[in-house]
Amino acid sequence: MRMIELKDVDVKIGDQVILNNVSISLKEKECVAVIGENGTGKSLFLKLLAGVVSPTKGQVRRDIKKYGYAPEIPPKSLHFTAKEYLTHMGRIEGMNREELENRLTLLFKQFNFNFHQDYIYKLSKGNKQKINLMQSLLREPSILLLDEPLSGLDPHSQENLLQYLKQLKEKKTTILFTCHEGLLKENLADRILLIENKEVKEGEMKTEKSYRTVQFSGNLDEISPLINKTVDMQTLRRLQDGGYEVNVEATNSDKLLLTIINQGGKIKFLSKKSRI
Ligand SMILES: Nc1ncnc2c1ncn2[C@@H]1O[C@H](COP(=O)(O)OP(=O)(O)OP(=O)(O)O)[C@@H](O)[C@H]1O
Repeated sequence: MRMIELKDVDVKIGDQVILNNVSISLKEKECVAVIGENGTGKSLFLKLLAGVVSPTKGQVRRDIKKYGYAPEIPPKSLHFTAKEYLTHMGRIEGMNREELENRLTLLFKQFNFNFHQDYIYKLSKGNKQKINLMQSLLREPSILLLDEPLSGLDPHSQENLLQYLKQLKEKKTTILFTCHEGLLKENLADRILLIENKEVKEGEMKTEKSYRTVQFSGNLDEISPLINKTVDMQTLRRLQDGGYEVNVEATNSDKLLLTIINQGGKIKFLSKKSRI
């Protein structure tokens, strides 16, 4: 199901066109990394999807009940405590007191956040970012728009967020994020949108291949015709003990092992996955 559809959309700031003729759609359950150099319009694109800015041309069609949006710059100098702020945001979203209490207890635990009675302006950058993220998750959104969500978070909190987003992805939340670090792009995204020259284009998913080394013994004449479909035979080398060693793409290693065993060979060594 399509959740958001943009058709021939332009966004201008003043008289400057920042995004030009954008036509894309986002489907349910997609996890999308928005990439591009500084100043290309990633934040603006997220604001457009969140409805925070309007297109100057074209159409935006939305079929979403619950949005979550965490902007790039978290709340800065608010004279609210973290809990007051989040309660206020939840009320604006139409949540009742009990719902909010339960949700906040869960989110504070999830984000390992112990500063709910502290004034936001006194908090560190990372803790402000946690408030920003919790705000976007208040209503269990069906689409989550996160602008640089790792910014300010320590490595442990970054990993914690990654694992939480993976859980949300499994629960079918559509997630769209910008992120200069590779952590989320490499571990979460199944689609990439590249912003370049004012256009939003489909980007390439880089899937780095991983390999395993297999050492085996057996009759090579019988085994090799069968294994050369799964491995690059040029990597095959003879070992001093009379056995053989070959490198295989990790996704094909089970097939190779089975072939060797079925042909009466013996597996002597199997390496862990590595990128060679
Ligand atoms: N309020 C504003 N007034 C004027 N220009 C703006 C404003 N907000 C954004 N822009 C311009 O719009 C362009 C896109 O900005 P945006 O923040 O979306 O880029 P970005 O790709 O998110 O950059 P970064 O990777 O540095 O966060 C930039 O050239 C920026 O200067």
